[in-house]
Amino acid sequence: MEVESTLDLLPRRMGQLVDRLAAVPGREGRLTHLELLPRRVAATEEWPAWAAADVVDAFTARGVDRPWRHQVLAADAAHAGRHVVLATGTASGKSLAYQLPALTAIRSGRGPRGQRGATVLYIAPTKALAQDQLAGLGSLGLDVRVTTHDGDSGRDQRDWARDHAEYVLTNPDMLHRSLLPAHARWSSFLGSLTYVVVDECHHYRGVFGAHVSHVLRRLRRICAAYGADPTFVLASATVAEPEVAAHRLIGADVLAVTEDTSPRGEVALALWEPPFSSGSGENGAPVRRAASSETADLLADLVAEGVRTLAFVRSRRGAEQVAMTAADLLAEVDPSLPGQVASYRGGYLPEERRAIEQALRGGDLTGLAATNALELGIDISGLDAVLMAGFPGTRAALWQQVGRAGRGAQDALGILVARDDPLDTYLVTHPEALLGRPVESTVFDPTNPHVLGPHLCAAAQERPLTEADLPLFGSTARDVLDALTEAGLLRRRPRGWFWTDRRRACDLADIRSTGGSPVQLVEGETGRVVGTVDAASAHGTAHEGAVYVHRGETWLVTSLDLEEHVAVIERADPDYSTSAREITDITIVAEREHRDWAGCRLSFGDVDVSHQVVSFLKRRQPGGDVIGEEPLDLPERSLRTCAVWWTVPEHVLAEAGLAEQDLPGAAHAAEHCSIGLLPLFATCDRWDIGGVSTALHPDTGQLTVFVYDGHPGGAGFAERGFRAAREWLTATRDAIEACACVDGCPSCIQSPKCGNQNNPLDKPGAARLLDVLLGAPAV
Ligand SMILES: Nc1ncnc2c1ncn2[C@@H]1O[C@H](COP(=O)(O)OP(=O)(O)OP(=O)(O)O)[C@@H](O)[C@H]1O
Repeated sequence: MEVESTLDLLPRRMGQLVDRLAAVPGREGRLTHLELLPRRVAATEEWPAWAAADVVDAFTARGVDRPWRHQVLAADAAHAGRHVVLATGTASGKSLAYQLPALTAIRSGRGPRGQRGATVLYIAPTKALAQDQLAGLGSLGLDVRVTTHDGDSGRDQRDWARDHAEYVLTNPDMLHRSLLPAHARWSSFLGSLTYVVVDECHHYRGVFGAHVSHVLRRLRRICAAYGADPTFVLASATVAEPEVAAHRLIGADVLAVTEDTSPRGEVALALWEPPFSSGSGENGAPVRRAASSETADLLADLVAEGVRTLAFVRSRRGAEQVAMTAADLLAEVDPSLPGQVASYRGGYLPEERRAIEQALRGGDLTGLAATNALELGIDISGLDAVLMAGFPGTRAALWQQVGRAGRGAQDALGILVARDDPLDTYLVTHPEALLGRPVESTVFDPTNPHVLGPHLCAAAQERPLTEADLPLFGSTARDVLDALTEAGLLRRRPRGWFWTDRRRACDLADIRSTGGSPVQLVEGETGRVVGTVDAASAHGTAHEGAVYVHRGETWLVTSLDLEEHVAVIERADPDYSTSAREITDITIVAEREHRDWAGCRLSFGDVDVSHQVVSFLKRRQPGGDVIGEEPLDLPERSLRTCAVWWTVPEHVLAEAGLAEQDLPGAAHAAEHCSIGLLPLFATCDRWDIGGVSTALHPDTGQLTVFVYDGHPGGAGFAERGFRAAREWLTATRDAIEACACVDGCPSCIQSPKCGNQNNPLDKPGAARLLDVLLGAPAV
């Protein structure tokens, strides 16, 4: 039985609840902002006249009396054959918006003896999500032949999908490796393809996004060869500039539906900053209390108040620790309470997931600490509050997590607890950066030749490429094709470009990896492959001695063999985390664009980066205190990629009164903090990008600070930094100035991956340098 939350009965309780949490003695100053987002009333419409009656009846039977306006707008557009992207909030019924035209097309396209007419392909970034869709479609009870097609499908299931299914649920990997290369066998399915649904499309970003964009273009090309021109419906709870991102993803114009007309209760979002702890970090810097410890306290308080709460914690170990600490704290209040809290990780069996969902719904469980694995694949509704131990990386992800609370018209509370790094600190002290603006654009670059090349090969193997195909693959396609032909991978004949190799061309592109063979993580004891790490990040995350968190589970790397591309790992429970440090050199290959800024110059272009991981730090967990550093013996690597860089001429520095001896520390500190903040403007992780700063760079002859994409050919992040440079570097300067420390700390200018032990760093110098760059008068 569903238990009504007592909070539903008490309007505006959420704001008061936050006030009570913040008023606990000793917590002064931790609540940095409270934002109340007003209630929203639903706007509904009639069912579209074209919708099949039995499909409408199936939705009505499931409790949907009338569709919301945004659902009808999107469904109408799709039905009329327009590509559409639906960018409305979590639980805004996006599934109905595409299922209505899709199921209608299938039902009305059937032949007289039930033969397959129209077909639909649904693409999700994970298998779990496709399984959830399968369950959702099944619960409609309609006569539609639906199945999943993924790595777990057996031979019979695959054959049935190909020959009989009308609605196939898959992922980009299967499309790339199985469905497209074997298109001849799928010709009847592809030739009838009417809709392609791209769900959770904000997942396709960075290098992965670029890969998926080419997989979708290959799909469009092959469908056209079989006479089909499917309509794409893309969906995402939160994606900025949706029509731009969707256009880049499928290579065609897309209509955006963005106004959410589903009902919503009041949402309170609190920003919370843990205090400085008594410990100290590198170079004696002050450090803040760990976000997970603070989250455990808040979880205990909320559970004690009967508030159904979900806490998102980065690692499984962290989630377990938060649940355990909260339970211990609750035991001091009331011995019956600890049983109300549990932890949850990814990888549970469906029955285990359902049991937890049920316990939360039924009120046997009030608090759950979970890893982000929960974000996709478990349906927990009826929560009152969500705690986030650390910013989940993007504003889009933050709203998605907050959206877990208060589904439907219930009121909801979200609390973001800052981690001790520049981005989190900036956000909790600059709420306008989080609240007053749209979510970040999904950044990726389909023109990256390292990504495009293998897909052109795959496309040529699927069907020879012709001149007419080239516009679909973007402005760089011709050059890349010529290079592939010259390298002997493709052969030009009168009828087009052919793949003449015996290998499978699709094997050239590993769409989840970012260049080079990925390193396999192998469990030493069993030989089981637990996962893979991109070649680019293996040195930094899978070196000997690294503590590696994979899907929330903690592992220790016992050895890394770069020749064999294998890291041997074992399950472990160390009380520390690790972070690698690397040293980097950079040379400019070509400047593509530049802007002049008050005597300074901001550039974007191609660079060669050589870098070497030299050691790793061990940090006690929880807490984050540095407990040791160990050297590593790894080879230097080089990378041709894209960078944004800025230079300040000597006379400008002199006029601003910046002393020569302060320049290296000032540039270094500005670089660190800007890397920490770029994820606010580009949908990247601080580990996707790197930086180099120098008081005198040989290629520019001036003080230069570079921020580069850590992926071969670039991933679009540096370019985004160039386009948003003024906002980005202003935020960087503000973050440095606003930080309460004296000489620099992890919240502003110290970086966990610095190869120079965070030396030298000059906090006031960095602020002055950025002032000069941004054209502010010197003090
Ligand atoms: N017009 C409607 N009126 C009432 N309920 C609806 C309506 N449309 C959808 N729902 C219900 O809202 C819930 C959320 O729908 P759905 O899961 O499709 O949302 P979503 O936007 O895909 O969510 P998520 O962002 O979690 O993927 C479902 O229980 C669905 O049945």
